[in-house]
Amino acid sequence: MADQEEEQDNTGDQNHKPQDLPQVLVLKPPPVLSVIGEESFLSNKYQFLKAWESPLPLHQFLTAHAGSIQAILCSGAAPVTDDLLQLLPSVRLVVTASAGTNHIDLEACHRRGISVTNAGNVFSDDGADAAVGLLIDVLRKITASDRYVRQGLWVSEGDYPLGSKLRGKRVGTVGLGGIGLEIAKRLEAFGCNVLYTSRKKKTFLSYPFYSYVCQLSAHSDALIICCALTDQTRHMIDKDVFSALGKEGVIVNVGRGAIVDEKEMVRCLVHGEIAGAGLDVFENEPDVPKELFELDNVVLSPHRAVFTPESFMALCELVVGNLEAFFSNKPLLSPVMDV
Ligand SMILES: O=CC(=O)O
Repeated sequence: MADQEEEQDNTGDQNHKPQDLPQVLVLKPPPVLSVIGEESFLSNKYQFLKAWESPLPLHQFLTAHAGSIQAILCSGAAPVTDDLLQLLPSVRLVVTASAGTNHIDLEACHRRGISVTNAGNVFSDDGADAAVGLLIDVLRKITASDRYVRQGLWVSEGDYPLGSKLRGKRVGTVGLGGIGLEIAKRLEAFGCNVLYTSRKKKTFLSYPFYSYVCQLSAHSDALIICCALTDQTRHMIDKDVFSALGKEGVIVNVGRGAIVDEKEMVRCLVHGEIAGAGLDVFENEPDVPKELFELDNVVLSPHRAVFTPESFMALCELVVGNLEAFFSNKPLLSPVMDV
């Protein structure tokens, strides 16, 4: 108990005793914390219980606060499982500081009457910029030719091989949510032909729609993965999709690593069965298949596509806005599930 008292003394504002404030569990610090800083991110209207700072083993920490935790603030760093929720019967809201929700057992939340919010559209611009940036980098060999110049090879080996033109490329987006729509806008401006697959055809859009990712792949010069990781999309980008994309095809992934059969992708890249890849996400982050390090037609980035100080500021406001809405019985700002 002494540990709990100490934690409570460090939180809350001057007007409320910390123990009177709604309790929000934070399992692990979300990436936004290291950029924005705890003081700005964690509003003093709530008592944030920072599990990682407690000397207690997690199970004991959760049991100690079981009856009072009403909301969980999480990110991909710590999964919200059915077992965890079982320990916390008062939880009615899970707020994730991420666009993806694959670390949350949504079915369990639904069954237990728990609402879920995510990053909504705050990451759409940056995610789209990064996706298009990766595509241009792979096609025009930007980072590969940067290495060439830095290593002095321009002098010793002569001119670097030419890249390929973006204008006129047929780019298939796998998913057309917030990030996908922004990618499509940017690609249109670059003179590309946008096509897509998603769970449903978007009747308000004129981009060609394909129900099956293999069909999309067969009609695309490049595929950009920007959908959610779910049981349906896990390893959806498989051998058949790569073979439909073909030797000249490029893949960009800003969604989740596990949407792609990574072993198969590496095999296709190593054997020249596809032309290149721009990858921000991997199946077992931060481990990246070593074979990719040797390939000049592959551009790697450490899961940073959607993160900028600006998107983190917007995220900060959204997280606090969702908590405020929830605790004052108003509609949630970015619901994934509102029960
Ligand atoms: O990958 C980042 C996110 O899901 O927010």
